[in-house]
Amino acid sequence: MSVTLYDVEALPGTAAASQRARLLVVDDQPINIRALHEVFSADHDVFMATNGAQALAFCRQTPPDLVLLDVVMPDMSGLEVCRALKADAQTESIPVIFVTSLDDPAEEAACWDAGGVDFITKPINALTVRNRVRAHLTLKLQSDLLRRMAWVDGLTGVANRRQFDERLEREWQRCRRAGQPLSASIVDIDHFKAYNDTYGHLAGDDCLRQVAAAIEGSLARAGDLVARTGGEEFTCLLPEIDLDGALTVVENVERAVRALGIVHAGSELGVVTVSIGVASARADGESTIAGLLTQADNGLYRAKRAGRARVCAADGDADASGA
Ligand SMILES: Nc1nc2c(ncn2[C@@H]2O[C@H](COP(=O)(O)OP(=O)(O)OP(=O)(O)O)[C@@H](O)[C@H]2O)c(=O)[nH]1
Repeated sequence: MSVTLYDVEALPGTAAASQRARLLVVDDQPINIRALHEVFSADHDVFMATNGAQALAFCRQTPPDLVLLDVVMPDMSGLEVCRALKADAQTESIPVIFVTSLDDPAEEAACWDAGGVDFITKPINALTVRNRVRAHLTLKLQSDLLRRMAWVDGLTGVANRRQFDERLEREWQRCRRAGQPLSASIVDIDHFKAYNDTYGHLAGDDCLRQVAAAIEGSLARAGDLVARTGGEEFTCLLPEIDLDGALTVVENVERAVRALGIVHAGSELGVVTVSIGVASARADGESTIAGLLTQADNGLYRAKRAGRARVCAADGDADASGA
């Protein structure tokens, strides 16, 4: 294999495969990149960067599973790159193994301090490097799995309440700083107890999965979030959108669920439907997160009282009937 390109890109012969890990090798010397590529290209997708700025841009855009990072580089040292990765929430969990030719205890200490998980000396020993990388990749994949289990609802695959609470707080602060509204809506499946009683719990679970996917598919913006916040209840976060905009979005959600056409003999329309409460607030000192959710809940209560399969805001002047 010959390495002729030294920008950030997949090296030849490293076709993507989901089981393969993505390794980023950062070194200003092509010969060192080539040596590591030869060790890993059979088992992993190897990407390369020849300076710190390239490496950071790559990690932010498409985070690799592990970074092999040269310590001494012109412009930005490996230590600076590692500190920048660890300071950014998007990239902090990417393990960094330092690769260096220096044999200096002070430098080794600096690598640990910067946040590296391991330290390899040049010239590299292929067996040692392969085994160290394998050990760190195993840990990384396990921690990814645990993180996913902690943040995602196991049944439907959408965000769980923990993720919702964390995002709500973050979006509330972000919208406050930007002087933008934050909208929330609570989506509740109608007569779901009757659905379970008639069709069984497994069918109920399948219905929940389909409804979750329909809600998710109706939210178009990157910052939107849907979370399963109760047994048959989902909450949507719609940042930087006012009540009118939020009503339009959740009316689409209501229609999308109805259009699934999941037969439900015990429902008014003969198919599974949802009732939705929606509210919007500005984090301007008077409003609170709890107040926003209470308003959305009041809207949901109104939608149920008004006959279900519809969207209601809390204040009563925005009521979009779907039935
Ligand atoms: N299959 C399944 N059912 C669930 C799950 N979580 C909650 N439920 C059921 O969801 C039902 C919710 O029923 P209720 O709160 O009485 O509400 P409802 O029957 O939907 O009535 P309305 O909301 O007034 O339209 C209960 O029967 C729960 O057992 C789940 O994970 N899977």
